[in-house]
Amino acid sequence: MDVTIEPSTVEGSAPAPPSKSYTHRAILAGGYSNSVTVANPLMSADTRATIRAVEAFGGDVTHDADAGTLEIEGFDGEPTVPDDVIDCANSGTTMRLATATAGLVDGVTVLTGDDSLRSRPQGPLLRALEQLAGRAESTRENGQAPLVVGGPLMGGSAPLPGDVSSQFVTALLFAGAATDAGVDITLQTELKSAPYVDITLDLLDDFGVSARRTGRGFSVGGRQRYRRREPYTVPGDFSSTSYLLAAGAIAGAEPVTVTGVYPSQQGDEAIVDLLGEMGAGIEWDREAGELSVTADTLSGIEASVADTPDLLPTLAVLGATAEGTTRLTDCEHVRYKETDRVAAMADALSTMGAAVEEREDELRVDGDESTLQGATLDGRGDHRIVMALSVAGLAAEGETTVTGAEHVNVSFPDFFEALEGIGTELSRTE
Ligand SMILES: O=C(O)C1=C[C@@H](OP(=O)(O)O)[C@@H](O)[C@H](O)C1
Ligand SMILES: C=C(OP(=O)(O)O)C(=O)O
Repeated sequence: MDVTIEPSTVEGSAPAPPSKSYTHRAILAGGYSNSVTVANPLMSADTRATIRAVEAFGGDVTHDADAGTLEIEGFDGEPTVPDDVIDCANSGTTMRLATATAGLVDGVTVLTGDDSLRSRPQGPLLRALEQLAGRAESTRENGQAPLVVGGPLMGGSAPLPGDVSSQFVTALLFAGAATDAGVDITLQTELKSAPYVDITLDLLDDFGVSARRTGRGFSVGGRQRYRRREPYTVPGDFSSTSYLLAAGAIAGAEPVTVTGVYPSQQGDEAIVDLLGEMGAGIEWDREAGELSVTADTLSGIEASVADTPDLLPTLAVLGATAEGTTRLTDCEHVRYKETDRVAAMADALSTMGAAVEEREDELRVDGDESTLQGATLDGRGDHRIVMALSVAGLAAEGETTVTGAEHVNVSFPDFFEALEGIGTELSRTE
């Protein structure tokens, strides 16, 4: 599907979709437990991949659409050999979490994914699993999926680089709790995307599993049981919220309010302060879960995306509409996502007429030299590129068409309905 965005003004309110990161983890923790209810789950292509993985390992997941819940009967810490290959589709989180889970199985699991996922790095996780006495191979011996993983893992100590993906840490903490010996992770390089491990620790705690930071990494004790009696409720998603806030900040005729956004461990809450720093009017009623943004003249900022890689596309678009230069630093790991998002944003914004400079670890956008013109842009099969460029289209002169727009189903299936709901004029072409 292609979506064509007309320059529009926006106003009104939209609910935040549920957090993708919390939903993945809640589904997996439900799988590791005996039985749990997850309320307000995100139902998207990526979280369905995690549901498939939990079912492949012997769990059972029922979606009650009327109640808005998932009823999960788990495999209670003892995953069984899957009947078939696990297809993780486009979801990095699913592949990393399922790979470590496969290490607990007394047998062999094969994992694969789509073209994008089969080009993303898995090598450090494979080496860590081997270190913990599992079998872990890339069929092409290039550190990428398809993967062949065998267990059962004993547990023990695993060195891990911190600058490729925090999901390796998350995966080892989840699985480590179900090993005999537990797992101690020693980080060899500084941890990027660190708040995502905070989300993991938060959720593990809510399922009765204790894991902790250590001086040089993280540690989880073995033989722990995942248990939760009351339903687990997923909070609203701040990465998804960032597109709605950016739309309000650059094209708001009146305030745009996002509802259902409460404080949690999501690092992407940083978008609130960053928008304020750029000069947008921003008010967050944390108790009511309501976050309002009012458009104003924006100024460029310097921001590290070390902790917040998923905000890079949103911030790049904001920078292209701001006065002065926006520097987005520490962004090398943003190149290992569904696509190389640093290059993708540099290319697309340049096509629209923005002055962009791409460096290995930094993206610079000179707003003073940028007048966005509508164009036809490749969404690169990447949900966040599609959503960010759609927001850029609001502020461009003339129409902007984004191709492959259906990929929003990965994290924010109702994105275009939300954008229309706040006043965006758009059309869809199949
Ligand atoms: O654990 C998670 O839920 C995620 C971690 C981050 O990835 P990396 O840790 O690979 O940077 C983030 O980009 C991704 O969207 C979701
Ligand atoms: C990178 C992302 O997710 P994942 O790593 O799970 O594919 C994302 O949602 O931006």
